[in-house]
Amino acid sequence: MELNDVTGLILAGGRGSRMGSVDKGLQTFRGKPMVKHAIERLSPQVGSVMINANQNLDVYKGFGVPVYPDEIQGFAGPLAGLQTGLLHCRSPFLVTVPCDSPFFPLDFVSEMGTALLSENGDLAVAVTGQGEQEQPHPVFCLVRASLLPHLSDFLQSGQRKIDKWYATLKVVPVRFADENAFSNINTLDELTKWEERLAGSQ
Ligand SMILES: Nc1nc2c(ncn2[C@@H]2O[C@H](COP(=O)(O)OP(=O)(O)OP(=O)(O)O)[C@@H](O)[C@H]2O)c(=O)[nH]1
Repeated sequence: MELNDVTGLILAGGRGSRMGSVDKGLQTFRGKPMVKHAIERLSPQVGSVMINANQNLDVYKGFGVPVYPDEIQGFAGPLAGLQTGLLHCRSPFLVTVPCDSPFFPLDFVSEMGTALLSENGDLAVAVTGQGEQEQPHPVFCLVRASLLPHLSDFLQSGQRKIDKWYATLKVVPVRFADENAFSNINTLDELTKWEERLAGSQ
């Protein structure tokens, strides 16, 4: 899979209610907004990057990449963000990362792409852990852009659950060894803990 075959979508369209009054993607983590961490990690891995956000659009536009709000109003969940990304995607594949996970691997897209193509799947999803500890990370996915009509039909029927949509597809799980690679930061408390932990490890 070539770099230009993949568009990167940063999902920042949630309410972020657990983070409190500050928009989660705009919350400062280790000296810069969380969405900037995502842009910097994702940009070298894809042909172009865009942001999906539903609040503070002008602030998000200041990061220099296109910003698109959900087509479906009313915080319909991450699938609404994925649909928006697919509507604006001009490449055969779209990869998504959430705005609140600043540790995802620098070879994330290439690993996902290799697995998706070798298994000829519809969608690849990141997985960590083994056995009972196995954990999928559904908002870290690589999807064929041709799935847009299928997703729009699913949303049009009133369904919203990401797992239910995945159950209609040939999903390729892609295992990553680092258990923390897809850790996300939902609260100010978690943010402080990660900052302290990382400061202590340097
Ligand atoms: N476009 C879009 N993305 C969403 C929506 N809800 C959640 N997301 C995204 O999906 C990912 C996981 O979201 P969560 O952390 O579960 O939810 P959140 O709304 O961000 O935060 P909480 O309100 O604290 O649960 C994040 O990248 C969110 O930005 C939505 O309604 N629309």
